[in-house]
Amino acid sequence: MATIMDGKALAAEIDKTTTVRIQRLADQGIVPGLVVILVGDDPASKIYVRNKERRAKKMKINSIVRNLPDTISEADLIKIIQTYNENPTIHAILVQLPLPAHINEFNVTNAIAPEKDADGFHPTNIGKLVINHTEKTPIACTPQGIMSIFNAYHIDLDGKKAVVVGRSTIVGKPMAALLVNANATVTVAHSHTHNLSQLTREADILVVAVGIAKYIKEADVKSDAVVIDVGMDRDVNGKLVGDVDFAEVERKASYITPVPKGVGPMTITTLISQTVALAEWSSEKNG
Ligand SMILES: NC(=O)C1=CN([C@@H]2O[C@H](COP(=O)(O)OP(=O)(O)OC[C@H]3O[C@@H](n4cnc5c(N)ncnc54)[C@H](OP(=O)(O)O)[C@@H]3O)[C@@H](O)[C@H]2O)C=CC1
Ligand SMILES: Nc1nc(=O)c2c([nH]1)NC[C@@H]1CN(c3ccc(C(=O)N[C@@H](CCC(=O)O)C(=O)O)cc3)C=[N+]21
Repeated sequence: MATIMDGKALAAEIDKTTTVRIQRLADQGIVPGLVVILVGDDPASKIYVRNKERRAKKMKINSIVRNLPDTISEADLIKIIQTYNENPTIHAILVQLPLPAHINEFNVTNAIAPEKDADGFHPTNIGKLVINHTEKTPIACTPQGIMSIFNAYHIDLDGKKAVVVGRSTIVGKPMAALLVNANATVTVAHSHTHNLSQLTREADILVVAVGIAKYIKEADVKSDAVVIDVGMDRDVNGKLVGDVDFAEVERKASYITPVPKGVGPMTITTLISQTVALAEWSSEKNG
């Protein structure tokens, strides 16, 4: 049976360190400010917003949620982002994805000041990640949180075969870049991939972010693989489950993340620690 990697416990550990950093900023009169912009009502975004509000309050971050109707125009959304770019009490801006179809995601992420980019989705920050020049650079929170899981459980990535299923800007692509930077040999699969199962069965490290409940089965996984489940899906009974069939795959993997209490809490911890980092970098720059 696989070791279950406890994202919730690890998140609580990291939050302790972040709390010390928040106190240090408070001593200088700085409260890290995060604004979360939610357009419409995507269900996975709602879970995320609810949980991060709870954690931000507990950790004494100034967190603001801006709910906007899904009829808002791209130009108006960008104007709102610009007001936060100019607001010195806000250190981090996050626009929940996906956005309604009439709004172009690139134009929106491009409008966020790179030094206030909570998610690390601005093209400048993604470019730095790909170039592996990541000092003082925000990085996508979910993949970065997964790297913290690998680190905490001493998972060796060097020279390992990693397969990332999914190529989104928020998970798959930055995950692949981080794994390449960590010297893994990386394959990225998506909906056009042929013989997916054959590919995933070769993976020492398997990261799944497709958004289909229990999509990856025991037969799709190599014995003793390390399996990371990013999915936030609902099963037929409406229960929160991942993209991996946990009950099956747990029997074959060496390590596995559960859903809930795996990757999800680590995304939030990473967001909060990155918000604090953005506030720290800004205070260093402003002396
Ligand atoms: N735990 C957390 O912190 C987070 C969880 N999530 C969850 O993770 C999941 C994925 O999210 P996200 O990356 O945003 O999703 P997207 O819908 O943006 O991307 C899904 C990816 O999966 C690929 N895909 C779809 N069907 C298949 C298939 N049958 N075989 C292989 N690949 C397939 C798509 O391919 P193509 O590109 O060809 O369309 C796409 O690249 C969701 O459940 C989401 O809620 C997301 C972010 C954070
Ligand atoms: N710009 C942007 N950045 C994101 O990072 C982003 C996004 N948009 N849009 C939506 C997805 C989804 N996402 C989640 C993060 C944590 C949980 C989470 O806290 N999960 C708990 C759920 C616990 C529960 O409440 O049941 C867990 O897995 O234990 C869920 C979902 C981030 N996303």
